[in-house]
Amino acid sequence: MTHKLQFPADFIWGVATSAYQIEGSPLADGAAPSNWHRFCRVPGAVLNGDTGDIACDHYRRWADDVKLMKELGLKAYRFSIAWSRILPNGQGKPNEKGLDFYRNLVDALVANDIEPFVTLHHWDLPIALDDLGGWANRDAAHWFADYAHLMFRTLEGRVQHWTTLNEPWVIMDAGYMHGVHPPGLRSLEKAPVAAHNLLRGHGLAVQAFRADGKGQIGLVVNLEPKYAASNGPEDAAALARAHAYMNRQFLDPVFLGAYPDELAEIFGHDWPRFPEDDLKLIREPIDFLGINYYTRSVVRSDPTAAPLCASPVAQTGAEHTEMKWEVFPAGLKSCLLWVKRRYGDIPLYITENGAAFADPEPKNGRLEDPRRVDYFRTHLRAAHEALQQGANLKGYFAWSLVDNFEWSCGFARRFGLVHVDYATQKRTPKDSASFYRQVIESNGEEI
Ligand SMILES: OC[C@@H]1[C@@H](O)[C@H](O)[C@@H](O)c2nc(CNc3ccccc3)cn21
Repeated sequence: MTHKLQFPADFIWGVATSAYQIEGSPLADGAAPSNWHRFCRVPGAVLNGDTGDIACDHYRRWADDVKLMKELGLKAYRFSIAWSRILPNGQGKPNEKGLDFYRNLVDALVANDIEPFVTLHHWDLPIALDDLGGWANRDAAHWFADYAHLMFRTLEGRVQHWTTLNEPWVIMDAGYMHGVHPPGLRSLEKAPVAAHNLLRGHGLAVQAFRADGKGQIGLVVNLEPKYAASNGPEDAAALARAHAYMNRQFLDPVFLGAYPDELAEIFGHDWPRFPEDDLKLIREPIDFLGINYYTRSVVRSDPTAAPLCASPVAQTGAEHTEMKWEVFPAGLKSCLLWVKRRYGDIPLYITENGAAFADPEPKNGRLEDPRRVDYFRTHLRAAHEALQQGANLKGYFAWSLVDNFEWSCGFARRFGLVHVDYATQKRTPKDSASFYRQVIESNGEEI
């Protein structure tokens, strides 16, 4: 049964991808290796030893992929720029062929009335910078701001929506706390320093944009609402720590100018003292916030799970995706309304929302993915409820345009609206792509 939902007339409907996950050709035309190019080659780092060497071959097939986006009726396309194509050494002399790739992509999008939403950094750091300590090096903030400034000038007037970082929490948690992303560290000392430098880089890039950019700039964070496993005080305290660590760690400094108190408790003597001027820089005002939402988590107190001392409680009776993430649309609505209550009426975009399911192979040019259709339907309804309750929601980007390289899961998890046969690179729109096209054509009425 469809509902007649009214979204704002200027609501932006798009899809999202990221450079390392779809482009392939990581060393083409003067590009240098990224941290992910190297990390994929660490035995055991990525399922089945998959790499982004080919991925969806988008670096070569970009024109056809823009045609595909047009056929899907997309109004916007969120993608990221591979820093190591632009500045092979991370800083210094730009690589003109790298710049040309993104100039051509953006021009094709604009020519097809598809609004480009550009993410400057979606985890793929040039290895030259990784070798200098990556985000744990205080200079990383300046390397990033210089790269951002170069992109603002290069794409000036063609791109109106920029975001600095994709999910700094994942860079910090996966790369510096748990070692499952590059640089593969497990360091209570370096993790908060990396997080802080990511935020400093964000702030410096926003300052550079204010001086020399046109359009709007924001930040993209992943939010995962936390629910206590019981009404007991220990689980309430665990919830507060988990919520502060994942959801407030980056938004509190950006919007409130201070880190959550819980972080000093979590990191203990490893929690650094940050210069006040840093917090002032981080608080440089932004024009919008991107929220990536996939699931929620239910947490309990767990003294054995240092330093957070909070552990997830499996929701065995609920539906889950192939990522083992609970399908929980109500969490999207609560995220949107929580941001408004805590941080004010900042314009919001859902910059990622989607699901990996065990899709069948395409048959006669079709691929039935009813669970993904239902995931989008229930989450779009939740987004609409948040709108009705006052969320300042401006747009929605489905993750993802195409099946792609799912980081440490390699190609074993498929999130695409469009199926990719990696042996032939044939693209096949799934039923969810047809569903989404109808959503866009009706501006949300057909959900
Ligand atoms: O996992 C699906 C996508 C991924 O392909 C995107 O590159 C990335 O932006 C992304 N972020 C999340 C949600 N955040 C997250 C939370 C815990 C671990 C890893 C990601 C999901 N996804």
